[in-house]
Amino acid sequence: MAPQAPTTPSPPRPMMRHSSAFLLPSPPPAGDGPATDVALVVLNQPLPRFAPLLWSRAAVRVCADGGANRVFDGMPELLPDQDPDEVRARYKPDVIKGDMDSVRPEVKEYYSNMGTRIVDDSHDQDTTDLHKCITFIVKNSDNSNLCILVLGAVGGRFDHEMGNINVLHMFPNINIVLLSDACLIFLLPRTHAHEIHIERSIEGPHCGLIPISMPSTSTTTTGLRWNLDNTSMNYGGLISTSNIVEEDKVTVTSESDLIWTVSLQK
Ligand SMILES: Nc1ncnc2c1ncn2[C@@H]1O[C@H](COP(=O)(O)OP(=O)(O)OP(=O)(O)O)[C@@H](O)[C@H]1O
Ligand SMILES: Cc1ncc(C[n+]2csc(CCO)c2C)c(N)n1
Repeated sequence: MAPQAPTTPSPPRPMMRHSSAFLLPSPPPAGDGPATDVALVVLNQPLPRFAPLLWSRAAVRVCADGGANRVFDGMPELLPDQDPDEVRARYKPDVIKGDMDSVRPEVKEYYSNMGTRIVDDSHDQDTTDLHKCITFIVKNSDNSNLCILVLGAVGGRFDHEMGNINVLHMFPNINIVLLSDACLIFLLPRTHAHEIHIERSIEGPHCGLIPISMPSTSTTTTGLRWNLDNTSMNYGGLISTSNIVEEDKVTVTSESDLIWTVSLQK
């Protein structure tokens, strides 16, 4: 048999660390690293129960079109012991942006009178309101330590859900986390090795690793019940759903971009 050409080992990839500590009732004190700038995007879906907590942690709050109705109606519902008018006045979005076909006129006027910036993008019918909001946040940030949390991204219409996941692939270098009451979702770009710190008091045990954008010829993991060892994944073959987190730290390296999802506890 002819000798095989030696395969060139792929260069070591830089490590990207992920943590969901932003969901902890009192997050651990910031370490030595630079502080994270949290931006919140509220979509047109029922507000997750932790919306008030994340609102208080965000430096900028943007409503995607009808997301403003959800803040207007939903924050008082999530805080039933407080006066609804006071709650509404306290949770004022910085920006409402989108094609403005879903925000109710009285909601737009209420926030506009309070100083919220209203950005009408109705001329653009080719990008989703979430895409428009992420573009806005990215343009107005230095992006060095930006984390964008998106509320209400799954649990609704499947076309919207796929559009929301597509936005992760459009901004692979921006840390964007899609959230619902049931799970969180983020992209693991193939350019990095990934270390995912599991906050076991709030997340897991169910998780998934999904090659949505293209098949993955090789993925390797640690910390899961069913780890992958240079395993290929594709639709029509194996994708990793209903997996279980076994350790406080999960590591993933892959030849393709993957979606990571983990359940959130009720
Ligand atoms: N049912 C849903 N499931 C998941 N995400 C949603 C859903 N509805 C809206 N969104 C998200 O919220 C954003 C704003 O929603 P909104 O209803 O204002 O959008 P829209 O463009 O008017 O939608 P439509 O396709 O119904 O015209 C959307 O861009 C999408 O990201
Ligand atoms: C091929 C194609 N499919 C769907 C749309 C419609 N669309 C996509 S994003 C958007 C804005 C939603 O606020 C709308 C209407 C399009 N333009 N092109």
